[in-house]
Amino acid sequence: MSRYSHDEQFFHGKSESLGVLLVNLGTPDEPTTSAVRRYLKEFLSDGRVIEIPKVIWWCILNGIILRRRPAASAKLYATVWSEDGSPLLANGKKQQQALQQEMSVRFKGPVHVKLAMRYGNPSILNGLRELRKEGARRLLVLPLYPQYSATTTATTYDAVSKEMKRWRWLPEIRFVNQYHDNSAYIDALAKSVRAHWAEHGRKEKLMMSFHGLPKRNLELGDPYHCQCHKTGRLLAEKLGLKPEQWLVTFQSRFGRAEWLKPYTDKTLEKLAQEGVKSIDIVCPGFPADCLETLEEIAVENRDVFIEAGGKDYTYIPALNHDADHIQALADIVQQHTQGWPEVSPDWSESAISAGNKKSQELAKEKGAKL
Ligand SMILES: C=CC1=C(C)c2cc3[nH]c(cc4nc(cc5[nH]c(cc1n2)c(C)c5CCC(=O)O)C(CCC(=O)O)=C4C)c(C)c3C=C
Ligand SMILES: [Fe+2]
Ligand SMILES: [Fe+2]
Repeated sequence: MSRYSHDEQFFHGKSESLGVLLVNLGTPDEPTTSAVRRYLKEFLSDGRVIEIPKVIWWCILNGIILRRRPAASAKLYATVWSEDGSPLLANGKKQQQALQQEMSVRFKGPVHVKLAMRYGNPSILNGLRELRKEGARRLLVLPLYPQYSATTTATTYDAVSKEMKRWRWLPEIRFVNQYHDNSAYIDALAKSVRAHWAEHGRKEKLMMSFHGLPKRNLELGDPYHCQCHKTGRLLAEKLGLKPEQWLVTFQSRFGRAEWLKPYTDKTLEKLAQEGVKSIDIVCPGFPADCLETLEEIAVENRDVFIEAGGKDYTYIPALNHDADHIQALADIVQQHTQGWPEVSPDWSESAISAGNKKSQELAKEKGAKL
């Protein structure tokens, strides 16, 4: 005999809701050698990230990388660590809260937004189980990578599917694949660059630096490189830049193989040597500031440029929880949840702008930076 009445059996006592799972890469729990080792071990054991034969990689990872890198990386993490913890996580939490508020205004039905990390905490497993508890019968997974790569987006799918294998009653599920040319996202980027110029003045060049990838991944068909270039071109067009005023480069190399070129650090060195004195640098592939932007770009690469003869170098922060960024993410959620009846948004233009206005008023009332 069933423990539940029929209604409870269907809905476990909850009304149906829309679940939105934001997923970013992950970060150590603390800026210590042991926490960084734990994080790197999980991250770098992922076959989507390192595509060399398992046995060979196991020896390199455990014999070399996990002996040396955790201590060096922990020192770097310590330089960017905030009161709220790792910047990637702290910024992610603010994005999640702001998007929750925005979605509650835009959608008719109940909606729950959670943040998860592909590696480390808060885990995808917990995020999915919390959403299930909230009655999310429809689920949208939004990996926070504007440009698709198997190393980031596809492994998010893998992790969600792995957890779903253990569920009896699957929700309806959709994944956002990429949003590299989404107009609201490009607009938000352009607005943040213009705001930066208005405050700090404009430099000779705008460098758009994206996280790198092994060149082999491009040759094997990963669209990441092309999507980075398209984001760059659209941003440059929106800003009205001439070809000589902007460029796309790739940062954060890992290992000895050739990665996507031109490399950010080598290009900065070359530009300075060629007589470029001032540069703005923005990282449109990073929706949230993290170690790779706050340390590598804002600190390390500044030294590279200045030591090579450059004079003026400014990093333009990631969009983080800027109001326009949250609006762009909400637009993406709306586009990908079309046709889901219980949570169907009101699609009329006027309703959307009324929703935007209402959420801005709400934010003002709460004094939030929305
Ligand atoms: C923006 C998308 C990212 C892609 C693509 C990506 C590919 C990729 N990364 C590594 C190795 C490392 N990345 C590290 C940090 C890191 N990477 C991304 C994003 C992408 N990576 C972010 C947001 C971060 C920052 C995390 C944080 O805690 O702030 C690191 C760890 C840092 C360190 O020890 O130096 C490594 C290692 C590979 C090998 C790869 C593709 C093959
Ligand atoms: Fe990375
Ligand atoms: Fe390409």
